[in-house]
Amino acid sequence: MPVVRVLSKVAKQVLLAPACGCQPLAVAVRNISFSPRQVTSGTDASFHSVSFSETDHPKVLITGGLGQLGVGLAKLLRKRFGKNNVILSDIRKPPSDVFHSGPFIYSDILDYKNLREIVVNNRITWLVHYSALLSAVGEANVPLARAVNITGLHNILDIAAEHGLRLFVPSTIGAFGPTSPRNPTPDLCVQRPRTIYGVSKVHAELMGEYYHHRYGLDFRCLRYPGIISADSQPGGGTTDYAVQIFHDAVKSGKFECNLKPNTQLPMMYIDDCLRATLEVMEAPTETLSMRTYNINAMSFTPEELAAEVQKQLPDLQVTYNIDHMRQAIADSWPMNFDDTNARNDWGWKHDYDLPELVQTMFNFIGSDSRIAQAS
Ligand SMILES: NC(=O)c1ccc[n+]([C@@H]2O[C@H](COP(=O)([O-])OP(=O)(O)OC[C@H]3O[C@@H](n4cnc5c(N)ncnc54)[C@H](O)[C@@H]3O)[C@@H](O)[C@H]2O)c1
Ligand SMILES: C[C@@H](O)[C@H](N)C(=O)O
Repeated sequence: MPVVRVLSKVAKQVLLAPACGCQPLAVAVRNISFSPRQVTSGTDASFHSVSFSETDHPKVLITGGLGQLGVGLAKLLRKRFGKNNVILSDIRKPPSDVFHSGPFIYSDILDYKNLREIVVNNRITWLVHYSALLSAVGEANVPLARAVNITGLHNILDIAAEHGLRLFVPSTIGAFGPTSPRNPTPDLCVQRPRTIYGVSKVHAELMGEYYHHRYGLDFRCLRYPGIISADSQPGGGTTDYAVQIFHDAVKSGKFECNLKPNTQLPMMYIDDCLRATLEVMEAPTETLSMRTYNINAMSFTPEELAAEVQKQLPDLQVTYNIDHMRQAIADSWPMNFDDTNARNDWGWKHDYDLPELVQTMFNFIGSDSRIAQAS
């Protein structure tokens, strides 16, 4: 039978089959050995599925690893899987402590061949795709955000599918928009975001789920709230104020907030976020009734956060100087996140509410500033 007819027969079987029916396509097409980049219209790609023995001891690549979240995730995964089994990558030069703490490699996600070489040479089995331009910097440079967040994602999806990787791509509260229900926001509802960041993240969710159903890609996605961390800086988002307040409070006793005092957004301490990421990556496939989950911890407004911070630093002065672009974004995002499905399916549970978050941030930042003063 001619190759094209074999492929279209297999494609029909897959379209008619449920999600788990992707295996025949993977097996049939793998024998003809196409790669995703060789796909022409009317044909299909060669996608492998990951074997369980590989996922027992994953070899992990983290893209965009020098941002707010990547270094912390590498630390957590290295503790679990061994230092040399987790490779951090980015297009920026790593600080010396990061460079000396485990494998680091240059990788531009817009360079497909370079990505493929890294995956092949290092026998990567898990890919955590953190590279992105966040909401505020994305609006400031839409062409770059479109390239990194959409074209880059296409490279990642193809590499992951071609090499049978388990792929994690974070999404965000920013994947919702003004027409979504905001209080609370469920997993499945209208998603019409008004930022290039949000549009690119909805695209990532849909493409990942499509590759899962169509080709059997082991795609896993969590919609993170705004993440708060003490030892890494946010990369230009709408929720950045909730990190900055701690540093300014300790340094100067003054904080100028760029969102209105009553702007309520879902937030999470970084340790909860990174643990959730590891937990969903390790969750047995059969526990995942979906491939994209909301995860939640707390929701607060700037004035509620300021009041909690003032319990530790009563002299803190907070003023408001609204950034209208960020305010418009925040006003279109969820106020409360419904993460019932994550809790029911794979046992998600957050550890940090607002009081623990504030105490932990001060423990970190306080000890850092004491170290800085001593040296
Ligand atoms: N931090 C949050 O509050 C938050 C919330 C929701 C979702 N997320 C998602 O989590 C992921 C990580 O977030 P983050 O806060 O660490 O982001 P960040 O902005 O701090 O870091 C992103 C990294 O991507 C890198 N990058 C940019 N262009 C690249 C390219 N062409 N190739 C490779 N790397 C490139 C940057 O150098 C940077 O180090 C992102 O996908 C983000 O959308 C973050
Ligand atoms: C919420 C999240 O995606 C990011 N911190 C931003 O504000 O853009």
